[in-house]
Amino acid sequence: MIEADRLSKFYGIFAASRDVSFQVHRGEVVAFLGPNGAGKSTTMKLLTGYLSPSEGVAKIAGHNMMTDRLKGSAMLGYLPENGPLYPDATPHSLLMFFGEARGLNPAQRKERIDAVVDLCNLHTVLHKPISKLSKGYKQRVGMAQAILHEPEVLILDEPTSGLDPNQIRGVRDMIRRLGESKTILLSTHIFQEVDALATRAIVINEGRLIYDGAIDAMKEPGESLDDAFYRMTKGVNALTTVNG
Ligand SMILES: Nc1ncnc2c1ncn2[C@@H]1O[C@H](COP(=O)(O)OP(=O)(O)OP(=O)(O)O)[C@@H](O)[C@H]1O
Repeated sequence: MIEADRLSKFYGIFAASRDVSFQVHRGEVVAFLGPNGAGKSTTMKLLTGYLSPSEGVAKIAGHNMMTDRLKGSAMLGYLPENGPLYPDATPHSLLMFFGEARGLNPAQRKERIDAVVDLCNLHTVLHKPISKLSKGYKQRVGMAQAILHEPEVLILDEPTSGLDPNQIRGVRDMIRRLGESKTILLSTHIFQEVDALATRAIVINEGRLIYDGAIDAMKEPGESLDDAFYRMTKGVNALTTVNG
């Protein structure tokens, strides 16, 4: 359902993503891991067609996201890294806009907006500008927009980043429920979440894919997921102490 085929994105001579290939099959929930700046968001944007690759092909449900983006997008919900992209809109106007853009008729639009407002608990903020909402509510609006058209495939870029513990629990429960019927690729830095939601991990480091497999198989005997990640990414971006 999600296919990265030798994807690369160059900014000048810098490669944010290099030769990344993987597939996520129907019904899988896969964690996308990597240190800050590893290329997770870039790869996700390439997969959604939001960025064009320098090399390679991204496909959603078999549709090339450069040449057949409309068909692929109809099957896809995307939560961008920093929540919804239209800060001046209200959640209600944003959902109306996306409902229309997704081709829902007025009756379907009302039914789906009511459903996602319930699911994401947006009743109290529906008519406030998104720019004025707390980070947690912004993320929930982003989730509502991503699932509005009941897509088969979800790409969620750090869906719980910046949320308080109760909000994290809420979003995690939502992802778990969605994962029962959808195909999901989600990036996160929270390992507890990886264990709770996914069975497979894809790890990227300095733009390159370095692991694709079962989460348990990442760990050597006696290692935690934390330890395994540190070993695999060589502690890239780890803070050094004053004494070295
Ligand atoms: N438009 C751009 N121009 C130049 N470099 C860019 C651009 N966008 C991203 N990069 C660089 O590409 C690299 C990968 O960035 P990306 O946002 O994909 O990382 P990430 O894995 O999502 O990081 P994080 O965990 O911090 O969100 C970074 O070094 C970033 O500075």
